[in-house]
Amino acid sequence: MSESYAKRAAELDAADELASVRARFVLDDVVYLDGNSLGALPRSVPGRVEDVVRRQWGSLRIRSWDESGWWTAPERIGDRIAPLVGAAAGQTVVGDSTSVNLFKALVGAVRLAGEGRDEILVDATTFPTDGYIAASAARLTGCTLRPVAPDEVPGAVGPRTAVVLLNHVDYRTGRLYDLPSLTAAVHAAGALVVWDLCHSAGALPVGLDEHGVDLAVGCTYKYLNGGPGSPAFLYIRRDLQARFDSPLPGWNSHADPFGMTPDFSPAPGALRGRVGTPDILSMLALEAALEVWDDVSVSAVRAKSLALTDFFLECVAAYVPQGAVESVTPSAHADRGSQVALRCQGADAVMRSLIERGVVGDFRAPDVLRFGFTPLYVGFGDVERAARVLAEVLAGEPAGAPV
Ligand SMILES: Cc1ncc(COP(=O)(O)O)c(C=O)c1O
Ligand SMILES: Nc1c(O)cccc1C(=O)C[C@H](N)C(=O)O
Repeated sequence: MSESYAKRAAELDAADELASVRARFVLDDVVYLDGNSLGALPRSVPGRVEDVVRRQWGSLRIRSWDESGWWTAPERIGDRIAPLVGAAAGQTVVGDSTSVNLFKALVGAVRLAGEGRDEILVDATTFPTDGYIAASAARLTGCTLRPVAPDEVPGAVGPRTAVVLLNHVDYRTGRLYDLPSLTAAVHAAGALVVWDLCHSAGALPVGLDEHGVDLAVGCTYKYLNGGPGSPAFLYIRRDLQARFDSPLPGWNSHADPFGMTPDFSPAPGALRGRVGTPDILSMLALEAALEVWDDVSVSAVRAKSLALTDFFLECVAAYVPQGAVESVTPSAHADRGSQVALRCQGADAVMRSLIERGVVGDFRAPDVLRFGFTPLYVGFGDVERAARVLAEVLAGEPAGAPV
């Protein structure tokens, strides 16, 4: 049976228009299905980091703030990410962690919402950091915090709601939420929406401008392959920028940073989303990593992502005995991100065995095996092998035995 799926995989790989992009990454024989946690290393990064450290820092030193474009890196790299999330230039800045940007966006949104709106709605199934930050933002702004399942947001959002914080793709199940309709529902109630794009940026079309999203944040170390701890991005819709009042106004958010004045006067545009000195080494590693996208469209990535996850589900259904795993990822394309999450007994130990056999996904408590598919470097042969090794592990077969 596995021969026919292996043959299909080879045909799909041969027809894959993104197949050559894999060579832009440093990879080995491992099937790497954890790019939804930490993207693989693009080949363009080590040489760039070497240049930034040795020449820009080592030789040019302080001159690099101007001559090497260090000072303007947050907005320049923000503009490089912007088209990947459907944003025109001038609305995205890079810097700080996702958590810090969530704080800026949420408190900024409450301030934008104004008088009489004293409630924050937060995705009840959210990635934990979003929930913690939302709770703190609520305490600081005197708002009440109400956790709501994303599907229930249209019925829950009301005249007191200031802002709704939603995850575009659920980190555990891989469920994709309908950003256009949820954004419209929040706007119909006169509230603002903040989207967390950690699991969608670089994996699927987002359409921030098209759908009138107010604010968005996302990390760059997953599908954007920026490296461990690479800085996050913050999107502030153009027409909100003049009124965006950051809760973290640092000297880098100031209209005249080198004026060194005691009074704060915010920089124009999205620049006011900056805070302090940018983390240049990480930021310029990210800039090099983004070169991978120079001739790659997000729509091609999305088409391949759906084909990969479809094929994985098909191979799992064929190889794994019925009932041994249960997919918690929606089967409808419209509801699926770029990962497949399978529930199974002893998932933690199963994942450890998979990793020992060269198939790297991750485990999320209490019982989920997570497999992330990064179309830039994952192929259909990888998918078939991952499903075959999963079946071996679940059958308790020794490593290397045929299915
Ligand atoms: C949805 C989501 N939000 C936020 C984060 C993390 O935020 P930070 O970059 O601050 O660690 C993650 C992953 O770590 C995530 O999956
Ligand atoms: N950011 C991470 C880290 O610093 C260490 C380990 C994992 C991560 C992650 O990104 C986890 C990830 N957001 C998740 O979806 O579970």
